[in-house]
Amino acid sequence: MTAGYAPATPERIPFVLPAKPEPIRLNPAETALIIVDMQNAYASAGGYLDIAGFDISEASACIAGIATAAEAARKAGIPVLYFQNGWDADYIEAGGPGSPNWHKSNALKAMRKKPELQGKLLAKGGWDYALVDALAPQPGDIVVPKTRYSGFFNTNIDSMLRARSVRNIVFTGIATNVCVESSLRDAFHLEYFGIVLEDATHAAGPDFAQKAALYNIETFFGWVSTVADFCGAVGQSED
Ligand SMILES: C/C(=C/NC(N)=O)C(=O)O
Repeated sequence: MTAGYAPATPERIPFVLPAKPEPIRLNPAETALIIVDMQNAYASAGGYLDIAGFDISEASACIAGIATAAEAARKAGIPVLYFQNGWDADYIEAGGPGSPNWHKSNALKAMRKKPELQGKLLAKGGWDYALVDALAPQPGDIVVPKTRYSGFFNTNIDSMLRARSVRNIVFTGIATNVCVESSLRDAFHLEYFGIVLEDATHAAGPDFAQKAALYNIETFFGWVSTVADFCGAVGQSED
């Protein structure tokens, strides 16, 4: 008798992740870690957020937290995916005046205000668009480009995750209140369980923006945990 076809979800020991509002039990074989937009634009001095006047002083702590969480995930065989936000060098993908993105994107607004920045902010191929050196993707990691705040809009992320039997997504990255929250909300509506590691995120805006995003996530859309708790819990599942 032939073995026949069986969908491949490897047997793995689940782990319990301490989280707010309550701990959540995760099967590592059904979990992925997503690093949202850790590009020079969002995390480096001289990048878009910095130029646009947002405080990025916490970005280096966020980078360190993400590096630690990603290493623990890779060690546990949890896929690591990156979102990378931006547009072609001519900004066709950004949309013109018929797109709300053209009106709301602070990067596009900054370039309209200071034409010398044109072609520099979030343009594919440029320094601002590049992922920060400290979080360079490792072999096996997946990079998903995106053109709007949510990584689930007009990208292949859902297929990438479903092909790997992923049901739970651990989110990290910048900005908590924009692309992280937008992606986590869309993931929620696609029936993924979303968790954010608060100390591996940073908001664009005042401290209340970080607090509000975490409140929304913890209360309505998912769970909030920390890098140390993720690393400790994921260690429980290692064979
Ligand atoms: C403000 C902003 C946030 N992006 C993000 N990655 O959360 C933007 O892209 O303009």
